[in-house]
Amino acid sequence: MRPIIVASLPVYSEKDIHRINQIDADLVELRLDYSKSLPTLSSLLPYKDKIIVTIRDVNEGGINKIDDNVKVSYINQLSKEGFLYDVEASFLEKYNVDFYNKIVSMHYFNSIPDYNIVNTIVTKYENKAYTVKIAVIAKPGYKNFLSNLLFSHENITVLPMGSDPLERIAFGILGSKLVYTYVDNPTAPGQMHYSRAIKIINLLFNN
Ligand SMILES: O=C1C[C@@](O)(C(=O)O)C[C@@H](O)[C@@H]1O
Repeated sequence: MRPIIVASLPVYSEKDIHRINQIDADLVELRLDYSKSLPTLSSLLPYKDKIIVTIRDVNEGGINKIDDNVKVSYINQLSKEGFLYDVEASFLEKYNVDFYNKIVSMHYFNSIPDYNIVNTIVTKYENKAYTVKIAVIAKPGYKNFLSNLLFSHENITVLPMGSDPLERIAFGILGSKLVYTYVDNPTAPGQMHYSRAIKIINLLFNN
C-alpha cells in the first residue's frame, strides 16, 4: 500500500494555518504546541480533511507546555467536530479521551524502549486507532526494533529519528502507514522535505 506522506508544520500563529493550501503533501500535521495558545477551532475547520492536529506533550518532544485540562477539552471539541488528531498513549493512560480513528503515538528520544512494553501498547490500540505510531531514536538495535513491530502489526507507523531520512521511505515501502516529513525545518530529526518524499513515493506507486 502507498504510504501517506505527512508534512509536519509548526504553528506559531494562526497565519501559519493558511499555509496548508500551498503544501502539496497527503496530510499536514499542525503542531499546535509551537505556540503557547491554541487556535480557534473555526480557523481549522476549512482544512479539516487535510490535517492532523497535534498538541505534543513536552515529555514527548513538545515545545510549549499546554495545560492538560486545556488539552483534554480541546481534544474533546476536535473529536466532536470529527477532526483527525494525534494523542500520546501516555496521555490516554491518564485521561479518558476519544482515540477511535485517531493517531495514538509514542516517542522515545533517548533510548530504545522495551519491545514487549511497546508491543503491548500497540496491541491495545491498533484495532480502534487510525494508526499507532512509534518514533524512536536511531541508536543500536532500532532497525530490528521497528521492523519487528512493523511485521507484527497491520495498522502501524514506525519512524526512526536521527538516521538517514531515506530510511523513513524504506519503512513506508515495508508497510509503515504514515511517513512524517518537514515543511521549512524538521520537527524531529530524520525527516526529509515533504516534496522530496512525495516525488519518491509517486515514482514508486504511480503508473
Ligand atoms: O509524532 C510525530 C512524529 C515526529 O516526531 C517525527 O519523528 O517525525 C514529528 C512530530 O511532529 C510528530 O508529532
